[in-house]
Amino acid sequence: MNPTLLNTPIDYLKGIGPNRADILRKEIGIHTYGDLLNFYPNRYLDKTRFYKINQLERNSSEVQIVGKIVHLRMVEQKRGKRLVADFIDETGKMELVWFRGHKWIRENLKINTPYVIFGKTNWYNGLFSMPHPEMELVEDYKKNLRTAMQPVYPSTEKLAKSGITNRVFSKCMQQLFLESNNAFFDPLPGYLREELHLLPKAEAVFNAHFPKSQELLAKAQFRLKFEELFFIQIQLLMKNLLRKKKIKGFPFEAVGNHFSEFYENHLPFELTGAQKRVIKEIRQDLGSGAQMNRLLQGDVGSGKTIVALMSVLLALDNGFQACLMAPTEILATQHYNGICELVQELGIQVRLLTGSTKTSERREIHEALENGELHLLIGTHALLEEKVQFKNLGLAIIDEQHRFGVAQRARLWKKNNLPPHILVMTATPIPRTLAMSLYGDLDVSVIDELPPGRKDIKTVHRYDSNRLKVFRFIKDEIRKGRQVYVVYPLIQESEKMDYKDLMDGYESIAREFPIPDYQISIVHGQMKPADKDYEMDRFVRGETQIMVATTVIEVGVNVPNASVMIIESAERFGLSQLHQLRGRVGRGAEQSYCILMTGHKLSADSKTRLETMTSTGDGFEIAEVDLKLRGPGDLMGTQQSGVLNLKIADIVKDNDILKTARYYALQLLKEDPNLELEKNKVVRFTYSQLVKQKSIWNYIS
Ligand SMILES: Nc1ncnc2c1ncn2[C@@H]1O[C@H](COP(=O)(O)OP(=O)(O)OP(=O)(O)O)[C@@H](O)[C@H]1O
Repeated sequence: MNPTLLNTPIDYLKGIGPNRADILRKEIGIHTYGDLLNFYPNRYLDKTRFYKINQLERNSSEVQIVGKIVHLRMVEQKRGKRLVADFIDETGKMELVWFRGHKWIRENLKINTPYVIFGKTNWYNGLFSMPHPEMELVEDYKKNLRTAMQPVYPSTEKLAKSGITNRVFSKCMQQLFLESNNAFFDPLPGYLREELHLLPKAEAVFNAHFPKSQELLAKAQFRLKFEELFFIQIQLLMKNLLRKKKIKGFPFEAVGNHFSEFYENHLPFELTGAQKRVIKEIRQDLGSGAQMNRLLQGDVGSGKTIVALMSVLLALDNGFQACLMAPTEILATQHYNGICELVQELGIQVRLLTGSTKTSERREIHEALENGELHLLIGTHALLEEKVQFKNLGLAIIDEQHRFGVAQRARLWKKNNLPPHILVMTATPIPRTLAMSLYGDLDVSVIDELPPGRKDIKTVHRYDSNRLKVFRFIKDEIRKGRQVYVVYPLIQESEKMDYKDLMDGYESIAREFPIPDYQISIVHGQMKPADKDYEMDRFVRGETQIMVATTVIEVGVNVPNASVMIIESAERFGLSQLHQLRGRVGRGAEQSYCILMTGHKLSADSKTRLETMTSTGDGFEIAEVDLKLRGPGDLMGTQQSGVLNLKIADIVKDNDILKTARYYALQLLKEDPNLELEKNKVVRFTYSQLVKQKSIWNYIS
């Protein structure tokens, strides 16, 4: 289909009209013909095969059978009436059942006449039955033309209520094919199509909607998925090339006093090999003259903070300011305290800016920032406010990236005329495949080594019925001088109930661990920031032994003396969250423990999550399982689920196609980095269209 037709608003399509168009736009983001064409079925009814009654299996999906009705009767039960037909073929008998529409069916059904029936079967009272079957007389069936496999489009309640049924979708698609006259613009270069034996675009699109056979469907899907992933890779790689070429950054050439002084005299420990390597990578970036855009991945507790600090020192040595942004007030405060302690003898001005910073202090900070007296500003989202203006921001560090949106990242860039160097730190390991697709434009550094002396965190799963034993264990640990976290889930939708669970839990812990022998802190989202800080502080200083909390402590909290993490209702947490929580212990030299508490009723997914947690401590391995269980959308948080906005490919399932696509995209750009050669002109055209549409571009810059 040519680009103009593809861009035609959906309102113009026969059978749609303004009301339906409105719903399509709002409900599933279909604005144009092209969008609709890219709306693919999520399954197909396979009507290529006919079953005999004796071939039916208890959990088969929809089946198609030829046979006839020999008897029709009404059955009355407490739950209501149903119409039942005995249906036979030469191999056996089954029942057809209707719960509604009896009159019409009785008047129209023909007894002892061959029918083709289609539907899902149930096993009921020793017989197979098919409720509300699709039926067609065999003589009509022979007359009508049909595609063997029928598309089933994803639906929502609103679509169904507005009459945009599967049949409507199918009809609209047919109409689209009619209007396009099967003339489709093919953006893939000919040599790729040949090398990979890809179907031509028109044939692929048609077969993805109306497959003529299973084989053609597979080929069509391969081709379309490949194309989709190929262009995403082209975009990411081009963006990377462009950035390296064009986006100038402040060159940090000097390694000056602050860095050397700190390295030689104030490092509190020997850096691990991985930390040294990563600092070197960052130094190279900062000195290159191009803007750094680096993702620093390191499993929980791997020591990212010191790397961040040393990067800050490089900025300072070159006469620039730096900022560090954390997702929560607790974390920002913790970074602030930790960093102040580390740099206290270096004469560096560091301030903290959060939502609860008083106005007068704010004013002071703004001033000191603008006149350059302030070297490092640590804080939360508050750093993004208009009023926060730097004299010369050279480096922005963002901790725990996926708590921040795209727009927020971009706002940091705008605080200078040249963009500052950006270092994004995350403790949620991102599986390689996903990192490749989401952050193809970021350089990635990985701290893949834990500081020496760390012991594996012993992780066990215990049922609620064993709580008393768990309490005894906690007492033993506290007796040894350790501290304990008890964490409760917090899920937005049921905040009230969660709050009640937390309070009930707190009370039972308070009964079991009474004052004055024990002191307990409690932290949850409904507390005032000052109260939270106070409670947190008591725990950090070791005045309380038990911290009862919701997931507010999930990221970054660093209390090395805490050695036990109890996670209540552990089945309600996602894997990466469990791993993050577990990472709050095992940060000192002591043996640490993580106890996952649950009831006896567990879903298959919950069991997998618990088993994964008890069997491995490797964040990357856990992230892979998580990705498989939840899909990339959930893993990255809703904000990013739409990032790639994939129409047909699935990053998890189509991993192999992704690799192939990346390989060919790389090959192409190696040979022709600007896509200038004649044979790559179409790729260039499509690429620039995509950039115009700002699909992934939007997110990255
Ligand atoms: N090379 C090292 N040797 C010994 N201890 C270290 C080393 N690097 C960091 N640490 C200590 O390990 C602990 C964890 O470090 P840090 O808080 O930087 O981890 P992190 O990577 O930020 O983890 P998280 O994402 O969980 O917050 C801190 O107590 C820190 O002082």
